[in-house]
Amino acid sequence: MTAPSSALPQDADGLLMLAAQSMFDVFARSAQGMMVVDRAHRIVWISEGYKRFLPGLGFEADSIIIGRRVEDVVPNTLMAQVIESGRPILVDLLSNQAGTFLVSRLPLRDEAGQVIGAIGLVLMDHPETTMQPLMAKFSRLQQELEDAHRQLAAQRRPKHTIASFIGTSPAALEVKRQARRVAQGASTVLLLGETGTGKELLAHAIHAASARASRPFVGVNIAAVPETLLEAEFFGVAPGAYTGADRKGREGKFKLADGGTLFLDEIGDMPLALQSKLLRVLQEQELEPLGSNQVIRVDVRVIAATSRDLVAMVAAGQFRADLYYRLNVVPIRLPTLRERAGDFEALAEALLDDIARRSAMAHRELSPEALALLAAQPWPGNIRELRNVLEQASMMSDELRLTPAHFAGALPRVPSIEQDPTPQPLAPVVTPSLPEAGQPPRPLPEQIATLERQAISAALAHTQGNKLAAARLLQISRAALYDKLALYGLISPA
Ligand SMILES: Nc1ncnc2c1ncn2[C@@H]1O[C@H](COP(=O)(O)OP(=O)(O)OP(=O)(O)O)[C@@H](O)[C@H]1O
Repeated sequence: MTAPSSALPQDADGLLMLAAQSMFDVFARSAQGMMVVDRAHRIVWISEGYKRFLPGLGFEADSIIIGRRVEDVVPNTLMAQVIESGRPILVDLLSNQAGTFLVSRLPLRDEAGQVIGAIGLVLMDHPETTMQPLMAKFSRLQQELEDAHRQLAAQRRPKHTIASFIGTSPAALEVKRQARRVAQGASTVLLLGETGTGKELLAHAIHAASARASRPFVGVNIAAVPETLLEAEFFGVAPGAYTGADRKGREGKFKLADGGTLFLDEIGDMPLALQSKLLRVLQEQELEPLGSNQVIRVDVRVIAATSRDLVAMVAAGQFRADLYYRLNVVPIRLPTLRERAGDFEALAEALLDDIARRSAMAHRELSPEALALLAAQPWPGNIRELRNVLEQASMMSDELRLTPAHFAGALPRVPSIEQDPTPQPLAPVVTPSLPEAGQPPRPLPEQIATLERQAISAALAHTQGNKLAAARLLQISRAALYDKLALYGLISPA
């Protein structure tokens, strides 16, 4: 016999109310936990089952959480999002100090359809045991995401700050004062100085001290990029402009540095034709990628650097005067190592420290005689050359205290120190270092490399760091000179 129809509500609304009520009861009983929050995110009710999660959330099991905002009780909850958007989150994983839970969140609406709160359900606790494959994937992805965040943060962290520019000599202090001042502004900066004097380090430091520090720092060594590729390197290539590998198009360095700083190293080596295009970008902050007729706006601060005499180049018609004036808004001249005698010991100490840290070798120190010998060198390659010599000597010996003898192979020409303890200033003459009496000759490739390095140092000293002129003197191509400078650690690789 069927139940008398008068026992059931006749109207659909009543039926729905009953369905909602019984569903609520079913969920409240079968879910691991359940809570209801109001429009203002305040907890209105929790099920008996939910109470066992309270200790894990940092509350006594019987503490009063009713009336508190859900985000103050359940870290990482998305109930607020459900209330604000009115959209349910049917299945989600919630992780906090109490563990990981499979949860569901549904908005609650009044008769007019207005959101008046939300229901949160803990469908499953410890899903790591019951849903092992899915959870393993979830935690792997979470781990990968955290690693990617960490790597990105490390990449964005400035490589050098103004404090990493070692030196307290008046010349070094003046450089740091100027760098701090220009970091506050937005104007183009021109760093002038011989090779290896720290121009790139200072460019990084200015960027790190500027309001753009969290945005990219992009560097281009103009002299190291073949002339034919420079335009694409700077301005990028529109998709379809070329066939082959570049078919998809490529972003230029200006675009990559958008919002940040673009460091143009060796600006004196920029071909004249490209100089006018660069000037336009600097003036308009607009550019056109190769093969495109669309103008792209960029917001880039340019720091340019050169070891060449730009004024003389302007006079010789090799550098555009208008570009020179545009770049020369704030010039900073970096002193040579010879002009910073007072900083020599601190620099050598800092470089030995850095070498030990990077190579995981024990920290070396210099004997007073070795320090005196090194301080008397001409150092045409400046601090980079000093670093290179210290690195070579550290690698060639296990001793922790480096004496003049340890530098015999690394310096241009070291007289027999034992017989003549007063170190003499050494001219960068091109003389292969001969073996000491009774010693077997060093292998030929090693001797050739020493000779080549000395010849390049001497040519650079002769041309005051002008690499193009040095390449001409040595009768090798500019690219070959750059390869050798990188090989011998006289210049940082592009
Ligand atoms: N004041 C300094 N304190 C500590 N290290 C320095 C300093 N100046 C330069 N160095 C180090 O010397 C090396 C050469 O510096 P950097 O590359 O900045 O020189 P550069 O002037 O840009 O050279 P180039 O003109 O050849 O590109 C780097 O290893 C850098 O960290």
